[in-house]
Amino acid sequence: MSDSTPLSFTILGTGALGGFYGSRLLLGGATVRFIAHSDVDWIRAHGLRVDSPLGDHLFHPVEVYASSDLIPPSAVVCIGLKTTLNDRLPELLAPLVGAGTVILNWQNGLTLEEELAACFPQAVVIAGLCFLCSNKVGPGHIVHLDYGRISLAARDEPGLVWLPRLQAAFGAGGIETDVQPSLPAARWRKLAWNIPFNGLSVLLDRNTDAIMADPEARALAERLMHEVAAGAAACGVPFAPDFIPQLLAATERMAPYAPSMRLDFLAKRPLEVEYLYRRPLREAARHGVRMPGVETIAAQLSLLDRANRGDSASGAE
Ligand SMILES: NC(=O)C1=CN([C@@H]2O[C@H](COP(=O)(O)OP(=O)(O)OC[C@H]3O[C@@H](n4cnc5c(N)ncnc54)[C@H](OP(=O)(O)O)[C@@H]3O)[C@@H](O)[C@H]2O)C=CC1
Ligand SMILES: CC(C)(CO)C(=O)C(=O)O
Repeated sequence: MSDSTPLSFTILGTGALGGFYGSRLLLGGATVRFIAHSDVDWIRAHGLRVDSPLGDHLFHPVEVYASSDLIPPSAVVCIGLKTTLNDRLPELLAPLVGAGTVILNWQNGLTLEEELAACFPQAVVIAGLCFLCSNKVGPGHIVHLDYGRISLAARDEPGLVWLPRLQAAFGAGGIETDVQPSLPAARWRKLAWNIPFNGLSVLLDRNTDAIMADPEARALAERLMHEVAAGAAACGVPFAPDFIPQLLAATERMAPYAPSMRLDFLAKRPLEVEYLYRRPLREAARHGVRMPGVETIAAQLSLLDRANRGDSASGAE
């Protein structure tokens, strides 16, 4: 395939993130094949609706599938599933991934790309860290609220070669991208936001603006950020000295936002505790550093998650 041929994408998980970026890739002229779950028939019948400050669009018809089988091969397979489903990724991705297929992982968390590369050594695994505020509000209906930049980070040389083409495809759809030289550094920096704000939005039952407005809650978020900084430093990717003040200032400027973990909790869906908390805790511990506050909120989130989904062993009435 020549470098100027439009890329083809399969999007596994047509939710807040997958539906939004898929819609932008379509607008940019790429071929996009969506894999959806409970709303696959709805999307076939009524289309995919994406409301955004960039413009509201209804895509109908769209190429949408109920499973990974029988989909024509795409050059790039994007993962837009929650990490709570990652034990199913080997099975879900296997029909989509051949020699040289690019797997672009959009999920939040740590160790994702290493696990994908171990499972699919024939593929080119690239991280796409999404700075996005988007929600799925109903079947086939995505509401994009703010932001959207994707930070691309390759694991290896073959990944680096793909970055310009990915940047061109997203750029054609109006999505800003940048290239991060270190995948672990980029992942830890993103966690410095997700660990405090995803967890506290559930534990304190409030959105980001309300966390920032309360001095005690804000101080707690900042303390957690410093623990994440210690974890990152132990793993060999220290933050710049002004990173945490800048992150706090950016959060202050952000529109009021319910992080996806809060939406999952309110909808009684499983929480992404494993990849957002347990994997970073494990990686930091491997390098001799504990993050005690992060450990505590991870344990609280696990308990709340189990109780929320009706596990009687959690002790909740
Ligand atoms: N939303 C955001 O703004 C951001 C999200 N992220 C990260 O992106 C990832 C995805 O989050 P988000 O898009 O918010 O989550 P959503 O829950 O909105 O989307 C996940 C989608 O996957 C679908 N799905 C579930 N099971 C399957 C399956 N077996 N096959 C195909 N599709 C399936 C779900 O369908 P159904 O609803 O029918 O189950 C849903 O549409 C997470 O790791 C999150 O942390 C990162 C940055 C920003
Ligand atoms: C809210 C935001 C923009 C913070 O980085 C985000 O990307 C997320 O929810 O993961």
